Amino acid sequence: MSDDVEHRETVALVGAPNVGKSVVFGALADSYVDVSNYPGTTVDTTQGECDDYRLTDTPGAHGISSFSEEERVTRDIVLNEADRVINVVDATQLDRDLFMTLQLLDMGIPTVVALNMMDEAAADGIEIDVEALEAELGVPVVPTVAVDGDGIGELRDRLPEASAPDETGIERFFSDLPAVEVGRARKTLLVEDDEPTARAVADADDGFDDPVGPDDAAADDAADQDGVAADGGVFASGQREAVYGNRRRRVGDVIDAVQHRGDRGRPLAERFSDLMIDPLTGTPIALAILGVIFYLIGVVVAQKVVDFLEIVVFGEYYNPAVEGVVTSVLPAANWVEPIEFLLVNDNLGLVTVTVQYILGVLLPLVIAFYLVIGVLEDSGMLPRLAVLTDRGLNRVGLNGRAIVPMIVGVGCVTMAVITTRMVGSRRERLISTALLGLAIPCSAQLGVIMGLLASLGMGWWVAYVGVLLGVLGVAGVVLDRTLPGESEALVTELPRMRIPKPRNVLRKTYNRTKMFLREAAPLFGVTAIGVSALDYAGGLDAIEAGLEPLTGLLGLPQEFGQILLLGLIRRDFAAAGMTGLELGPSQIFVGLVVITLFVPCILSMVMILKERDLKTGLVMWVGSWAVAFGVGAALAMGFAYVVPRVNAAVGGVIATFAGVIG
Ligand SMILES: Nc1nc2c(ncn2[C@@H]2O[C@H](COP(=O)(O)OP(=O)(O)OP(=O)(O)O)[C@@H](O)[C@H]2O)c(=O)[nH]1
Ligand SMILES: [Mg+2]
Repeated sequence: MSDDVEHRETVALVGAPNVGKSVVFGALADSYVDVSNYPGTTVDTTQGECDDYRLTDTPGAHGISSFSEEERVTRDIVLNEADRVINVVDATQLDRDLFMTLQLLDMGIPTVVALNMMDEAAADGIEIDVEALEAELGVPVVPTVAVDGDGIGELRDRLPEASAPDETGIERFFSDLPAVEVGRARKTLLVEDDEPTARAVADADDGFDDPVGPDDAAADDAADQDGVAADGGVFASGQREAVYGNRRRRVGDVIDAVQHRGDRGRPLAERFSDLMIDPLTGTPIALAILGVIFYLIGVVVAQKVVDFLEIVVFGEYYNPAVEGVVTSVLPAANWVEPIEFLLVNDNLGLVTVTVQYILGVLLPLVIAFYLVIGVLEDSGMLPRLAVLTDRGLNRVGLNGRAIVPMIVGVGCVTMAVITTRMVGSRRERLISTALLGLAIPCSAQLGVIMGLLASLGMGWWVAYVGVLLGVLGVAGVVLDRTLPGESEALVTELPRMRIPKPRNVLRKTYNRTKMFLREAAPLFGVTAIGVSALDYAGGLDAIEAGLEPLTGLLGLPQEFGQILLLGLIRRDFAAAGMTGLELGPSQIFVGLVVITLFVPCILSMVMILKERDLKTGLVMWVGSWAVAFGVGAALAMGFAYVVPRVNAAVGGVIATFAGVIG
């Protein structure tokens, strides 16, 4: 890095959650970070470059005081890293957002205000006199519609003008402060009773380097960890309420001076939002949405698109062509044989079947999911689905946000494990991961399963869904009772309903798909090589024989061992394998339940290990063997002993009845 770059000033984007900071960041720095229509999309900082500045995107925060983890991150950046800030403000929420603006100005942080969402303000009938606002605040204010790029040029041009007024009225509170050598930023936080700042002041005998500098960060951190001041006396001004009250009044005054609200009535989107979170109307809407998703992903993509790719593109063209090339390029020698087997065997050849599974099966499903999820995220429907399902899921130890991984899981458990990131606490992530791994079939598998059960009759399908829901419920309750802690209530600010921007949805999908391929493809390749090697050495047959006792327990033939083996790799392989076996209806039923409850596929396992930890992964893996065979054996016994007796009894009753009336 050149000196030039080293000494660049840092500009931090700060503001409330979901106001468009990341969109502004993307427009200014010309690099993409995740943008979604719910608060808390950004959980970490991202750096970029804009002209001569280093730009930092931060998680949303309602202020600079350290009330939550996100606010702590933002506070540290504002205090220790940023030379100036762009304060992104939602023009429709001035009463909420200007509080932080005034706080920044009280702290003396050089600021430019980006007055974002001007389009929505206009739609709501809100008029803002931007010049008057600029005069009131004493810093540049730039109206923007970040998603359309409006105002971004001006924002960039006015960055050098970032400033803070010399006096804001906070100064009169400073007179009560003890004699400490700190800058205005920390003085402001001190009179607001910001604990980490107070502790750091108490800790630092010789006060602070002034103004704010990187050294202070270390001092702050040390203080944060200690939790107690070295000399025991932490400064408390007791003036927080006074300072906040004062600031709130000023927010009110500013708004009175600059904003005019026309009367527009309730917008359509808001009325729809009300319908969605009311259980009575929301449930059918949610079911309809889930139905559409299921149709799009389970039927259109999983069956039509994937079938076409597998049967035509790979079956007729790609695989034969590649096999031809490999066999003609490799010399005919003994030592070549295993290599050729690894590359092109029908089971999991590295350059044939493996490529087919990644590009022909997984890729289309993954893209379809990301598109659907992107639309759900950007429209604001996701958090509403969450609120709606909050109650039911609370009973199994999850909050409503867990619905998202569950929905995603019916498509692909591997993907869903990633989305558990949004499920709140560690405990909830653990439970939802466990339930996903245990009893949520993925759509590729579900397609095959539905086909098999459909040939047996509707009753079997209902029974299958019933068994899975039963297992989910029992497992959820057991996990909820045994894991320490309690589920958090769902606290989420409902974002506004918005029409998703196709560009953002596509961009997000593209980024996520790229990440998926980068992570999954190499793993799949390695797995394929391992399995093929085992196959070549004859290990597959031996394993099948070893599994005999288990398959017997289920009342299934020895060939089911091979299905289990396939299931270790991917559950849909197992489902497909079932179609090749000669089985009776109850055997098919038991087999399908077992492979659904069986261990998560290898990719899911890798993801679980990556997202959780080794212990969780092992417990889940071993646990699913137990649950799958426990439930399977119980069902098999039921079919062998209970069903015939019930049938006989019912038959007897009917015969008696017939005899009586006859
Ligand atoms: N109509 C409209 N929507 C916008 C505008 N700017 C951003 N959005 C939308 O607002 C939502 C939130 O944008 P983000 O950039 O993710 O917001 P953020 O401030 O980074 O949010 P967090 O990271 O959660 O704090 C997205 O759905 C954007 O498409 C705007 O000017 N007009
Ligand atoms: Mg963001």
